[in-house]
Formats: sequence, structure tokens, C-alpha cells
Amino acid sequence: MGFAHRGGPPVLTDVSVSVDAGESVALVGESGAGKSTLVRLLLGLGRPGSGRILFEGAGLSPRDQRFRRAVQPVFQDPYSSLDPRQRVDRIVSEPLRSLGLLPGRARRAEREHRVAEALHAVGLPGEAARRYPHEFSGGQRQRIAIARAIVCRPRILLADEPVSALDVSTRVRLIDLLARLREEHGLGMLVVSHDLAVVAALCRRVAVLERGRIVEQGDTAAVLGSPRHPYTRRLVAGVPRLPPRA
Ligand SMILES: Nc1ncnc2c1ncn2[C@@H]1O[C@H](COP(=O)(O)OP(=O)(O)OP(=O)(O)O)[C@@H](O)[C@H]1O
Repeated sequence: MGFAHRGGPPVLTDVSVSVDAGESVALVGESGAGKSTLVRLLLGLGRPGSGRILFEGAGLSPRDQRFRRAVQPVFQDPYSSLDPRQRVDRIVSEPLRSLGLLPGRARRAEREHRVAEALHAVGLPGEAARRYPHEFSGGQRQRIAIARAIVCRPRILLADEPVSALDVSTRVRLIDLLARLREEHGLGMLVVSHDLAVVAALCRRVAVLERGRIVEQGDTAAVLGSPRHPYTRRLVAGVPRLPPRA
């Protein structure tokens, strides 16, 4: 697909990425490469200038109800992505309401059941439902955001820098959680990250975006282990390393 802002230069050119069930694919590239733009298009926050978004082989608009249920976002910042005035119960159940997935009768029981199921899946206790976001740590808040993303039992998560706001040990635990959800629920994931360590830990495939074009795509170990494109080599070489110990 391709995309440009009105009157502006192309931001995405001939970009093609696919994600299978149970597969996580990373999208890497420097700041301004177009990663967030691609995620926004996949969420229906803008239309591609050319090309199409296919879901299970069909050209579904991201605004289509089936697409919105199947493809859920997780954003970077667990501090700003959760409404501080709402209890976790309400935050996590929001997609069920906005997608009209709660039946008329037994609405409350169903909501409580689905919220408890989602909290359990992300490793939070059921009583978290009654509390507010500020009562949780950054890592726990990101778990709440993930619970909100999976409550409608989606097929694909779009995770834009899902762990970059967290400290390293919390990051590792969150990566483990995402890997487990992928395996247990067969969730597909498109993970935007500038952190190649996160990419290597979580994603079997990687697509490298440079100024709106995919310059290299393939098995993560192969692409990061022996990058072929000069841009990928620069990205790999740019990973900061600790100086050797004396
Ligand atoms: N509203 C806008 N109007 C015009 N140009 C824009 C707009 N938003 C983004 N751009 C441009 O589109 C390009 C891609 O931006 P995008 O945010 O998708 O990059 P990114 O890879 O996600 O970067 P980062 O890692 O910093 O988030 C950049 O050149 C940016 O300047």
C-alpha cells in the first residue's frame, strides 16, 4: 500500500506486510520511517492512497465491525492510554461496549466474566477490576492495556512500541506475556519497535522500513544476524553495547 499526507511527499510506498495466526512480525526502522503511519492506517485512522488491507483474504475496511473486533491495538504508554477516572473494570470492558458485544440480558454477568477472563490471562488478580489505573505499576498498567485489547478475543494485536516505556526487567516479563498469549490463543501480532532486542525475543519475522519502503524482510535471526541491506546493517550496528569490562 502507499500513503501520503495531503500535498506532502509519500510516507509509505509499496509497503506489503502479512501476519498469520499465531505469528509475530516486527516492523523496525528509524524515527520517521513510517511505522506509526502504517499502524494508524491499519486502525482505520486514515485511508491508504493506494493498495488494500486484507483480512482473511477479504478486502475489509478497518472500520468494518468484523475487522475492529479482530484487530486490536496496544499502545506504548500505559500512563496516558488508560483513563485515570475509570475503574479497570470499565476500561477493560470498553471494546465490548463499543463493539456491541454484550447481550441485552445477562449483560452485567457477561461483562464481569469477560473482564475476569482477560485479567486472568494477563496475570492480574480479579480484584484489580475494582481499582483505578494509578494504583498499579507501569508494567501492571500495560497488562491492563493488554487485557483491554484481548477482551473481545481478537485475532491480531497491533502493538506500537508495547514495552519501550518500561524498565528492563518489566519489559522481559511483558515480552513473556505477549509470547504466551500468542501461543495459547494463536494471536497474530504486528509489533512496532525500535528495540532490536525486543524484536529478537518476540518476533519470528521482521520487516525493515526505510523512508516508507520495506528494504528487507524475512526470518528475524537471518535478517538481524546477517543483514543484507546497508540500512539494516546500520540499524544493527546502531544498537548500543555496553563497553567491555576491564
Ligand atoms: N500529520 C502529518 N502531516 C504531514 N506529515 C506527517 C504527519 N505525521 C507524520 N508525518 C510524516 O510522516 C513520516 C512518517 O512518520 P511516522 O510517525 O509514521 O514515523 P515512525 O516510523 O513511526 O517514527 P517514530 O519511530 O518516531 O514514531 C515522517 O516523515 C513524518 O514527518
